[in-house]
Amino acid sequence: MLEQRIQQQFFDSADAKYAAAEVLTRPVCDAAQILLNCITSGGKVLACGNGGSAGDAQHFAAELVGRFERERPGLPAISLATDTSILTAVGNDYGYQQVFSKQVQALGQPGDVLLAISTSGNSGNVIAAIEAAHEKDMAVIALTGKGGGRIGAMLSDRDMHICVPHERTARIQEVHLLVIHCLCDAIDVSLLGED
Ligand SMILES: O=C(CO)[C@@H](O)[C@H](O)[C@H](O)[C@H](O)COP(=O)(O)O
Ligand SMILES: [Zn+2]
Repeated sequence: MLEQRIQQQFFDSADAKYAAAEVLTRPVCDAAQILLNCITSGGKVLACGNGGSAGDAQHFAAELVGRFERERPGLPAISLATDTSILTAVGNDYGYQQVFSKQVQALGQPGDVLLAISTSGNSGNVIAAIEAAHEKDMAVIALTGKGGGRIGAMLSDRDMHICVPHERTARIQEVHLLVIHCLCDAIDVSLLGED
């Protein structure tokens, strides 16, 4: 019984990825181009999200600063979900809503990119970070699901929306991680050539 349930989750995850491949290939390709333009022009990537998406933001920054699958110089990316002193100080003094936007205001420069990750598209602190990025003249790449929520409605023409066509947080997160790896691979292929 439990084995069957577990096997079904593997199948559901694979199905979610097949469905996403149908609609997300083009937006992921466009998002990779935004990241490349940013990095090759001297910009940096700021990444944020809550819970599992905080882990994704950190995971993405580690693959850019360290490496993905091939050797290359480190690339500039910062997870805004990682510094517990900043998160607790800003959360305590200003409110949880501002834990990411304060960092975007402090670190963001025109030409930088914000990678905003929210499975519901409705997390208030991610929304505030996007508003701060727009004020800084930064493009936004939003990874969402469940129709995109409020984030989907607030993106501008220069932003990129990668909305996983699924309603379940876990499945959306699994596709988000695949998207992050696709972005890392596209950056490496563009900078280093085919392997
Ligand atoms: O990882 C999970 C659930 O799989 C949770 O930690 C989840 O990320 C948290 O509930 C988040 O607060 C959800 O936020 P969001 O994806 O809706 O922006
Ligand atoms: Zn999770």
